[in-house]
Amino acid sequence: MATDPALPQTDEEAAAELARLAAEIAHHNRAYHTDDAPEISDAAYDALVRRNLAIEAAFPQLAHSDSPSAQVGAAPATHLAKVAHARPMLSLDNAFSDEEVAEFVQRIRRFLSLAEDEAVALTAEPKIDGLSCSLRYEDRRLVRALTRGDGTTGEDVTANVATIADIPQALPADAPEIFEVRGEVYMEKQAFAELNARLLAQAEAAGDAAKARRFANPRNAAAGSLRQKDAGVTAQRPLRFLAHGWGETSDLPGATQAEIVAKLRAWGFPIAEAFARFDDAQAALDRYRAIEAERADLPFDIDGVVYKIDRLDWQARLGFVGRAPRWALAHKFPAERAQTTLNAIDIQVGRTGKLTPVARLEPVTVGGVVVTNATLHNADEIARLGVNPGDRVVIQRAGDVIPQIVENLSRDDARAPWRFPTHCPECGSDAVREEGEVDIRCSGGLVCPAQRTERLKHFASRGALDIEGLGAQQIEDFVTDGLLHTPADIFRLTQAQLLPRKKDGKVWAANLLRSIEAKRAPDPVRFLFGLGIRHVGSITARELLKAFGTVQAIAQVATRAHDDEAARAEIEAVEGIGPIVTQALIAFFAEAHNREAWDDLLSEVAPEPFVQVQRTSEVSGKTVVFTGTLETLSRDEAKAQAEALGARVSGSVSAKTDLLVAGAAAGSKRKKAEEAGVRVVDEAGWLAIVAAAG
Ligand SMILES: NC(=O)c1ccc[n+]([C@@H]2O[C@H](COP(=O)([O-])OP(=O)(O)OC[C@H]3O[C@@H](n4cnc5c(N)ncnc54)[C@H](O)[C@@H]3O)[C@@H](O)[C@H]2O)c1
Ligand SMILES: [Zn+2]
Repeated sequence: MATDPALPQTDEEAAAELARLAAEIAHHNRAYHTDDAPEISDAAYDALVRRNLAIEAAFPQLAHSDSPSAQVGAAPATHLAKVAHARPMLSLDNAFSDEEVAEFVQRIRRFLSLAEDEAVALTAEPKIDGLSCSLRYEDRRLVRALTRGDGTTGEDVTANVATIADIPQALPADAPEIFEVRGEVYMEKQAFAELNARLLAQAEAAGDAAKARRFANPRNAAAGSLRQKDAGVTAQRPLRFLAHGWGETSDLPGATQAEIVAKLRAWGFPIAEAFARFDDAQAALDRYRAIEAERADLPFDIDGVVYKIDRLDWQARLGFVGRAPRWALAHKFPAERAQTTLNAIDIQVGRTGKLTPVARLEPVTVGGVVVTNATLHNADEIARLGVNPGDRVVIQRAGDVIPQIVENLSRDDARAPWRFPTHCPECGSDAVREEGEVDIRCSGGLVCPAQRTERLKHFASRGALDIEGLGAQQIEDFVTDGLLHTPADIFRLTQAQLLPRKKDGKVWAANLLRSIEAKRAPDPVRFLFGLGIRHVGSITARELLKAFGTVQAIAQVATRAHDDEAARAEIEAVEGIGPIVTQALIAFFAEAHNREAWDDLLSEVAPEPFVQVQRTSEVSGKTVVFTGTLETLSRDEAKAQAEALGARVSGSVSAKTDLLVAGAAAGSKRKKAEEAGVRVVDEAGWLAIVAAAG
């Protein structure tokens, strides 16, 4: 955990921060309690509250009576009737460690001046993540149900509560005349997931999926469902109830917490199964660990364990301080960690072919958010944790980071380790791990659906085939609509496929097909680079072509190199190429899926043989202009010759022109060149320059 920032130094600083915190906490209280729509995680909220407490402890003179640390919940919502509580409904003090629990018991011992050998019995039970509700029975009939509200005034939810089957409408004859039962209204995790799915489906049916109201977690779903103006809506929400206490009573049918809870159970109220009474704090802490371990498997969310002093006469003497009773304590689970079951390990294939293992978890709420997946990063991480599906794991969620597995509680090194798949789950190609790398990658670059879009974009891009009009968005659309799977498909696009895609798309389709046709005999360097073979950039592609001449020759030698040391050595001998590039080439051509796509592609296109451009000539690096009619050369051929000699070819004469090649009937350009003092040669002169090049 990050260490807290330093406390303010001066009264002014402290007062300013307290004011800021009060406003911020009030805002989040409203969002959470009144609107059932929290904007930050519980952990982030709790951090604000703790910061407020720490500053108040350091500057006690600044603590106001209306400080957030003295308040419960938030003001009741306006759409429900407000009713005062007969007894205030309070919150609970929190503990986050065993030491804090021990301090709690010590404080009680001191307060009650207990002898050292006097035992302090405690009850322990899960702290259900719902909303508290007070049920008032008069003459053993349910007459009113109130939410906690701000602790003093609650919201009347009597009609809503009548729809909850867990809540008895009447008490048996042995119940006192007046009795307020207090407990949590909650929603089970499964029901919460179904409710959210239903709300989304309804919004979709109404054509407004974007505005679908969905709840952040089961607690908010329960609160939002109970606090409905129309109880008919509440009736459709599967709410449950667990009793854990009481408010005003005309009589108390027992002398301990455990006795009254037993009565509540006998009267028909659901009580948490894990509820129990313990003779000392150590035994209660053991129960805390047991409850924590089964947390993810409970049908409902809990965020801690509540301890209460069992003896009611002691509870009465201890009373209340601030917003919470002195005789009870909420021992919270670490806010950002939880235990759950690893159901499966799935492999996701990234857009560049990286295989990432993802942990599928039994859903568990951590810091107010339901977590169902965690990242496992890579094969090393799986080995480090020694995880297998079925294991109990501890997950951690910090801020907006993807949840992680931090510990494997079922670790057993005698077991066979989980085996990373040897093939890509998307396309079945070999999954390979390069030497010295942690990542495992799909080698089916040309065929893998996960990589398809990126590969095709790369193939058509500026630095590769440079197909005009076939941009990133175009490719995305074509892939989505199933027109493109592999690069060869680009050359099979038809007018019939393209025309319906655009209104008045005739010109567009014709232009696109023309620019595709223009690349049927691509430059071999661009072509090889465009295949997206790992580690084969355009410089490497050029070196390979310089050495082997054609892309077909490269494919042949790489294929042979799979089990021929001599062929491997031949590749490694190429300038600038080491074992990593060699291995990548071999893996690419060894993958049968790629071979198929390669053969298919070469049935559509015929890359040119490599032409060595770096011959030295007197025109290398110079700018050449051709004009007039050449007798023995086409203009294109002359241009290619110049480029092969490393010259730039320009269309017009300027101060930068070094040489003008003037054919028959040369006109104004020749004149201009002569005036500018540019060297001028005729066709024969040009051929002599070409012949002289080394
Ligand atoms: N994310 C946000 O913006 C935001 C804002 C406000 C509050 N919160 C969250 O709400 C909680 C604070 O609210 P709070 O003041 O109600 O405190 P609390 O919910 O932590 O504890 C008090 C409540 O626990 C309930 N409870 C559950 N099981 C119980 C049991 N077995 N025995 C007794 N009581 C039991 C009672 O209803 C009681 O009122 C924190 O978890 C906080 O993170 C979050
Ligand atoms: Zn794949």
